[in-house]
Amino acid sequence: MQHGKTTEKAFQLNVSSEIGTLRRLLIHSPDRGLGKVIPSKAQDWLFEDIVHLDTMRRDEYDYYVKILLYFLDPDKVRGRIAELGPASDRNFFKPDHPAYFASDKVVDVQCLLSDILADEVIKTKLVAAICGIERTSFAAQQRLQSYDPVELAKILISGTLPDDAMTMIFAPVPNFIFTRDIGIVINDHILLNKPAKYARTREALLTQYIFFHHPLFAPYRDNIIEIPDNEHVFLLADSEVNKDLTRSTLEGGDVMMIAPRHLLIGVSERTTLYAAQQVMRIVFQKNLVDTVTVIQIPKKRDYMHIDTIFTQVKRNVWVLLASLGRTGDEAKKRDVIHFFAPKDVSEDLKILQFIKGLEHKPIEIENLEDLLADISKNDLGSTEPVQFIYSGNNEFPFGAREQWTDSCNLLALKDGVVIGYDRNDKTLEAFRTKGFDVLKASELLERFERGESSPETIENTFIMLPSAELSRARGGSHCMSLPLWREKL
Ligand SMILES: NC(=O)NCCC[C@H](N)C(=O)O
Repeated sequence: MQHGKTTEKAFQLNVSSEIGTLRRLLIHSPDRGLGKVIPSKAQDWLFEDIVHLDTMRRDEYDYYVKILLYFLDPDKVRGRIAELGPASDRNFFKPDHPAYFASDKVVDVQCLLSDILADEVIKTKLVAAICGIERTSFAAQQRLQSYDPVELAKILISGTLPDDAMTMIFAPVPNFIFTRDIGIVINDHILLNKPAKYARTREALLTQYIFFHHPLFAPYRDNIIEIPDNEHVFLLADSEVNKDLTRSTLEGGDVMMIAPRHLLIGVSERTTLYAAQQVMRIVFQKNLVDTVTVIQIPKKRDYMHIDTIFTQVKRNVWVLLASLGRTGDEAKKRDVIHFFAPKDVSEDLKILQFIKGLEHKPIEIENLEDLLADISKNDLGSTEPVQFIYSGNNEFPFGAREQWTDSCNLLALKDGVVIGYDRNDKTLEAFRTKGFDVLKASELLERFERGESSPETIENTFIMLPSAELSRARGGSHCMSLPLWREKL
């Protein structure tokens, strides 16, 4: 029997901002594959360290799930918070357990995967495709075919068999917890990812199968956007390939549906200029937006995607890394060495805005703050002054330190209510200074339980998620979410 089988009824798919009240999203709870990351492979697998899986789950990610459920599907958790604490058996949080919360608002990709694997044809095709990219033996492929859909979903994600030896049949995909990067909803369309890094290839394949085969997405099958590679590149020697201009790689952290008719695309370590151009062509052709703004950021591990350097908090409030903005790092500017040292041009951020029909006349925008202020005022109709909160309160060296641990990577649950990591003290201080309540996730859940606050009434709040283990994986709460439906602003 399948547990946590997601309802077969098709559901609404629509995202037209980063801050409209969140109604449905895709997540993936840390699976057993994360516990298999070893020091020598951590960097290849895009982790910064090995993680302690049980702590990551009980003390950190489970709080993320409880907060999401309280906001999106409260009947699942209201009145049960005390029994769902870190000391519980965690069955409520295990997608393959009969006691799983099985929400159709907070949806784990693992459940969707096990649903589609119940179809023998899909199962055979997907197992063969994965065994192809993972170069497994024919015998291993046959063996995989024999597992039931729920177990097979776990194996395909974690790479580990459920035998006594917990045999690894192929590498894990530990970054699958960062569902943001597998796809992005653009109004009622979904743009699929083309990962830049080999470690994330299997995620893209699993996602492709889920979106094309799961009945929930059946009404949107014609709305799935995939971007092709440039065919000429197949004929060029590697030495002749300028990857940025010819290769299509794109990860969801670089795409933000920032306003109903405005899409932001980052060009970064992970997303190429060529991919950005392809997406722009397609979204204009399909009339999904009127404006595409391309933001080129330094190709650096620290920044990875644009959502690691800024996210939106409220219609008129943004959090960002000052060293890539107009304000710059004040402390650094006062330092005499930095003042006279040659400028590092790679640190430059470039912004070009394209308007549908006038693509040949892009507008250059000088800095990030100008772009974000323009979005607040002109796209989102904010009448309040636009405010910027800087990583590390823009104090040297905390801006860079806290950006590294995702101070700028926040998920808005509604306009002005965000969830992010608890470890970025200076950034949190800056939030307090701007008038935000800064609360631990556990404390907020207790307040909800006591009826002192509610997801409907709460305003201007930063919800702190414990993050000692999660931050070693180098992604924050924005990365750990793929919004499928947000209310229109
Ligand atoms: N949108 C994001 O910035 N996602 C974070 C991805 C972290 C993951 N370890 C990676 O390097 O791909």
